[in-house]
Amino acid sequence: MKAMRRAFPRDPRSRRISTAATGPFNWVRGERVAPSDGLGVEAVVEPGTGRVIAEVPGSGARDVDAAVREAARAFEEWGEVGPRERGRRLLGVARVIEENLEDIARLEVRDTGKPIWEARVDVGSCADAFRFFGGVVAGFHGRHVQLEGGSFAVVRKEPLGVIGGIGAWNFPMQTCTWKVAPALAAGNAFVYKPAQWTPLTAVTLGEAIREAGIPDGVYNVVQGAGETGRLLCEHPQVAKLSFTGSVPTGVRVMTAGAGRVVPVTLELGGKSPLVVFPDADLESAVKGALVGNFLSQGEVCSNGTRVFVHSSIKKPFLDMLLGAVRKMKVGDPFEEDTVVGATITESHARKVLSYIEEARGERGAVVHGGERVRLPPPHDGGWYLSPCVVENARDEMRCVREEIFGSVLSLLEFDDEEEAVARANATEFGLAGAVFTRDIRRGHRVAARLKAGTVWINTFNLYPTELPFGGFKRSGVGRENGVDALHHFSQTKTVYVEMGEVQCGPLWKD
Ligand SMILES: NC(=O)c1ccc[n+]([C@@H]2O[C@H](COP(=O)([O-])OP(=O)(O)OC[C@H]3O[C@@H](n4cnc5c(N)ncnc54)[C@H](O)[C@@H]3O)[C@@H](O)[C@H]2O)c1
Repeated sequence: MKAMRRAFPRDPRSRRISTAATGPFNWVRGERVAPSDGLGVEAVVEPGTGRVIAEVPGSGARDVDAAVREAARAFEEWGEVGPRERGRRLLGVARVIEENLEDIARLEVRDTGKPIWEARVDVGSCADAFRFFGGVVAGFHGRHVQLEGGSFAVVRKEPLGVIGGIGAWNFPMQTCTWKVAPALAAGNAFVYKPAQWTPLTAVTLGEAIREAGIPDGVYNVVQGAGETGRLLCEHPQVAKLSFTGSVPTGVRVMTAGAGRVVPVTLELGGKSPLVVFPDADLESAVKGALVGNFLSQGEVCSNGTRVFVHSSIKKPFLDMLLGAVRKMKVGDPFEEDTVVGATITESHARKVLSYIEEARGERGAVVHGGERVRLPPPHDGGWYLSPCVVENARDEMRCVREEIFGSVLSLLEFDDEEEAVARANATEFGLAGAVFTRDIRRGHRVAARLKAGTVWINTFNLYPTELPFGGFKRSGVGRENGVDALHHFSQTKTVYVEMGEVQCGPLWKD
């Protein structure tokens, strides 16, 4: 085995990493670098205040090429490290993240506007991902297959090479980690492009990866918007694309992958159903609806924004729901008792409000909340929206059909199970869903019939790293998390070992 460039751990006493919101913001060969042929500059606005906190130059063709080449070089070095040692270093990344959790969480709040308590959970889940994949990778094997006449085959799992990853802005570090941890565990190198609105924590992750003794160049970051993403997708040395974002962009990424015949994983949007039967524990169901709609200002792909409630329990359900929603504090994301933070940008807030305005105009749809909440300076430039409940929603309304990606819960009534399942499935999406019932048979029956990649029974929006996550239908292709993710970041090689004579029939005559 080649000598590693850095011993593990580098210095166990000092593992503080830089969480400054200062550039340079690209990360190549284990250090912060500025792009050389920039594609303009993205102003990064802190959602909580509306102020510009960083100016990040976009990466052009030369920068993307340099990062991919560096990853290709480091891939050879990383490939010399066995799975157990790779796992040990990933466990080191988990520890560095945990040692710096509060600082990273505060950086994530500045980038996203989400409340600090949620950011702590998100960053903790990043450590979980490195710990899970670091722990399981040594047990991730190919297989031996016995054949006729003593011959046999070895089915090997091999890394793909350089992975190109592209992320969304709602869970910036978690989205990055869910791709990078399994990819590195499986022996690949990585070039990641964060969303242009939330560039900060992907670079911080580079610091943690370096600190844990993973060779420089195995993980790289190029900043930029769509054009940088396109360049990464089309780079001839990128062996797989892993994308999180909207359906239209996912189609573009898949098209780029198809052009070069490379595998693609897509984590896309959703419009998930949450079905509450009359025998459900009412309080649990209401809590599920809160968790399934109002975390991260509603900017969550798997949210259960279509809440189907049996008509016999609609009134008590709605009363309890509104009681809880009215108590949710909209405020400074850094205050410990804030429940609802700032929407990511003004333009996104206006889009969310436009759906609510349209719902207000519809006959019978009574809307609670859904207004801009103005906070005093320095938060007066932030776009804070009160959580919204559309009470008498109908399936044909735009707020029920389309992904809003904001805190808008649509309440729909149903009368029987057959109807609920049919209406829950009447969507182009299939990311997630939930059923609330005390009847174990009904719970499993409905879970089996919902066309979605994840179905929760009596809970919502939980994603332990050990469980695969991803979508049916237009919500995506492939899976993140679980051992499944290691398969998606590996390719299979079959080695056939002949133990007898070569069988060639009439081709050979003695
Ligand atoms: N399924 C999941 O796990 C999951 C998680 C989070 C968000 N999402 C989805 O993401 C969407 C919101 O995120 P968004 O607004 O950032 O999505 P988006 O599609 O606008 O952007 C996503 C990323 O793609 C990049 N991009 C844009 N054009 C590109 C191109 N031509 N080639 C390559 N990359 C390109 C962007 O710069 C960004 O980094 C929602 O639909 C949400 O449901 C899904």
